[in-house]
Amino acid sequence: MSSTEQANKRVYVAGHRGLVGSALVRQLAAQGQNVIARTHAELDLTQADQVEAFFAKEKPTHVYLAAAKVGGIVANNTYPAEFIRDNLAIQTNVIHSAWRHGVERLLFLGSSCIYPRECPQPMREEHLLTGPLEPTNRPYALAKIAGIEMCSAYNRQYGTRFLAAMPTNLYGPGDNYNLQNSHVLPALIRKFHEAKLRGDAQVPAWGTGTPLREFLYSDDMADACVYLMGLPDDRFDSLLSVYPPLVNVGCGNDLSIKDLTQLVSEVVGYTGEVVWDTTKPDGTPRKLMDVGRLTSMGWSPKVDLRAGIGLAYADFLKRQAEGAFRD
Ligand SMILES: NC(=O)C1=CN([C@@H]2O[C@H](COP(=O)(O)OP(=O)(O)OC[C@H]3O[C@@H](n4cnc5c(N)ncnc54)[C@H](OP(=O)(O)O)[C@@H]3O)[C@@H](O)[C@H]2O)C=CC1
Ligand SMILES: C[C@H]1O[C@H](OP(=O)(O)OP(=O)(O)OC[C@H]2O[C@@H](n3cnc4c(=O)[nH]c(N)nc43)[C@H](O)[C@@H]2O)[C@@H](O)[C@@H](O)C1=O
Repeated sequence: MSSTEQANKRVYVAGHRGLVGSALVRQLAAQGQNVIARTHAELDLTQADQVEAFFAKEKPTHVYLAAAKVGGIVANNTYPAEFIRDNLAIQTNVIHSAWRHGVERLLFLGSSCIYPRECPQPMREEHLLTGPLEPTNRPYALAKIAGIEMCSAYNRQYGTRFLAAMPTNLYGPGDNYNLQNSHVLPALIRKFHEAKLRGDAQVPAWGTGTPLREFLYSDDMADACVYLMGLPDDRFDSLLSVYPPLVNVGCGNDLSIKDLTQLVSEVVGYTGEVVWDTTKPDGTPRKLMDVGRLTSMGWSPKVDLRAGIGLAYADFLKRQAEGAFRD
């Protein structure tokens, strides 16, 4: 891209302080790209009038929609109304204002939980809307499905270029380590670390440990997003020309939660036993993504799981030393 094209680009990262948003900012900054950003306190994306005023003022040309109400299995199951309400509102407001203000390209982030609970594995983009969803995160998943449909509908009616990317389970620097609301990987890092310090013989983990999950490091996720948004017009448009206009983003392999506990305990250096709290839900038995649509275009992840957990643990230790995680 020429320096003039780069200078004319006005890139808005919605959710820039989150796990993916912060990785996007790192990635875009490394490319010399200026990023437009607002904190949640400065701009509440559930409020249509605020979003409209922001787009009118800043006139972004490219939008990464990484703001959402996000949480692990128990958070999704405990606050289903918030998960559907906030996500529908955020994505509706941002997508609509992006169209009204002539945004050239938008990337909407969904989730692998959009696919049916009993989906054939690995899950392909075409499997969308082919069966019932997992109940623990159905409200969140339905909001995400509505977001994909909204991108598709605006593309068809208004000729916009709005693409959806479906991340697998993510982890990395800046993750949420709150034990009630977080996803499994940050929860295990914190649990094993604190158990090691206390000398606990046992650590509780949720469910049976049998579900399988696929994990991707947040910087790889950001890399894939920037790769997709930077595709030449013909290749970007070829992704929009099929229904659904979405791309799975993952690493292409998974492991059981039980094996994940083994891996995280090794990285953290905890040698005690894991006990399974089967009063907590297992969720989807398996959700491995078919990432062929993306990898066939030339993209692949760089950080393997053991190395990524090491990087995430180093970030956890740094943030803890700075006084985070007092909850
Ligand atoms: N983490 C994961 O494992 C996965 C994430 N995804 C998707 O990827 C995207 C990014 O997720 P992730 O980075 O993990 O999420 P985070 O929770 O880390 O970040 C979300 C960001 O959105 C902001 N936000 C939430 N509500 C509002 C609002 N009403 N107005 C303005 N900003 C708001 C948050 O700000 P604040 O904290 O101040 O509220 C936060 O900065 C989301 O769409 C998510 O659904 C998909 C699959 C897996
Ligand atoms: C990304 C995805 O994340 C959510 O789905 P999920 O993959 O089921 O989420 P999770 O990371 O919280 O759990 C994965 C597995 O791990 C087990 N598990 C063990 N011990 C802990 C534990 O200590 N904490 C958590 N959270 N889980 C644990 C847990 O019981 C489950 O079997 C969606 O709601 C939705 O938000 C979404 O899209």
